[in-house]
Amino acid sequence: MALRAPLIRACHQPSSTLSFASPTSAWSQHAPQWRRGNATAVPPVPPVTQNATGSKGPTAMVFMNMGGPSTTDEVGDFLSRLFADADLIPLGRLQNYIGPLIARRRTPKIQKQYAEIGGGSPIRKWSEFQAAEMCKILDHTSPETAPHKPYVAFRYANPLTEHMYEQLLQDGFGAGKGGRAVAFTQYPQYSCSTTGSSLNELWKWRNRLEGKRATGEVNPEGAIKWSVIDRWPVHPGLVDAFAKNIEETLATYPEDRRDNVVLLFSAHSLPMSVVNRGDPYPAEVGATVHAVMHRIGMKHPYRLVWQSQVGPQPWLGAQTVDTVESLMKKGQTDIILIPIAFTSDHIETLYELDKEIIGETAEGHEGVKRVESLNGNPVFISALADIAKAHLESGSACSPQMQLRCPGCVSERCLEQKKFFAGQARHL
Ligand SMILES: C=CC1=C(C)c2cc3[nH]c(cc4nc(cc5[nH]c(cc1n2)c(C)c5CCC(=O)O)C(CCC(=O)O)=C4C)c(C)c3C=C
Ligand code: FES
Ligand SMILES: [Fe+2]
Repeated sequence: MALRAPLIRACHQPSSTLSFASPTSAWSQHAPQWRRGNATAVPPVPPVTQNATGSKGPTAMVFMNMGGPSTTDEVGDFLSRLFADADLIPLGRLQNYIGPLIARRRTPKIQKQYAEIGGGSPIRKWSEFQAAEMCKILDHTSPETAPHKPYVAFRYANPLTEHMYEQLLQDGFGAGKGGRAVAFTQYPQYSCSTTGSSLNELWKWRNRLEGKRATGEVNPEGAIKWSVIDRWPVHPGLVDAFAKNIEETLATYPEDRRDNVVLLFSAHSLPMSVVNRGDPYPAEVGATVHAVMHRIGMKHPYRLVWQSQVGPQPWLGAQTVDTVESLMKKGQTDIILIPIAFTSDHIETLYELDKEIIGETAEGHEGVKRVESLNGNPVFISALADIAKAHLESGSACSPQMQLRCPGCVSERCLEQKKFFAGQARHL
């Protein structure tokens, strides 16, 4: 069956030239509502000249994510990097041998999937849009740290972490007194396989590219001062953005069916070995789900289920596709799928949920639907700006939670990375 959902929905779409609607209007329309309860007045936007340098500016805002291949030709390189990542898929001493083999074997299958969702992942376009829009809002709300300069650092696709770092240095960060950069994970819930891996990579390139300064041998004052926004699973703006999307989808059902719609929150699964190591992700995803349900009044039956497991080892369940099948067998065919652990569209939403589950498993059942991903949603982008502003004001280098390793962690990389980022507090 043909792909059901449009690949990029029209409403909050970035243009190819990155010329955007005024961030001021996005901010004043959407940002304050979840912080001000039901008040209707729009708070004044501080009258600052955009890009004026505040006493603590400029500030680099670095959006970290896994990335995805923008074209089918990039799938091979994307998978090679992914299977080379021992923080995601530990293959021991054979990593450099087995990793490329598995990547090569999977490439044709995954290329086909990307071809079917329009030829590539939209994540780069969305990440660049979200970062740029958030920085425009921050220039107004946090003039002291302005101007805020948007950067994107992907783990497995362009722009890679090392390219972002080179760009930072070219742009003058790391000169003079070093300057300030914030690593802002775009995974709302922390997993060592996602945010942890991106931070390990950032720490590695920091040591390589800032060389002797980074180790303190030469002018350590001149090194970039880093801090990390490492998780934001229950931020009220994030919760509100999800809740509004669910309410919009609920409104598409006839009134007499609406209360009985089952809400299925779907997140990328984890291998049980990672769960049992003590990874914080399952609990944090659960926290997001609970907060969203609370926000929409706990009026619907719901479950948190898990998708996209790869390979033969045991993964956290129940699986999304099995749950949809089981519900449909019991006669429940009004189901809303809510991707809850990723903020932009990607292969798991556009291929696995839209094509495989809604288009094939639930073919002919118009009551099985998916909520829109957050993508360019202004409520979401205002939430990002609010999270960043609170972080910049806090003076903390990372959350206290990030400093604690998983009970089962044996990774030297995690140990050193956490020591480094937590230690940055003394510079802020
Ligand atoms: C919160 C999101 C994600 C978690 C947690 C996560 C863990 C995780 N993933 C793998 C293995 C693979 N993931 C792959 C693709 C992929 N993963 C996520 C998100 C999370 N992964 C996304 C959004 C994507 C798709 C990217 C896009 O569409 O742009 C792949 C590659 C695809 C494939 O070969 O099937 C693999 C492999 C593991 C092992 C893991 C936890 C340890
Ligand atoms: S694996 Fe979680 S801290 Fe190292
Ligand atoms: Fe994954």
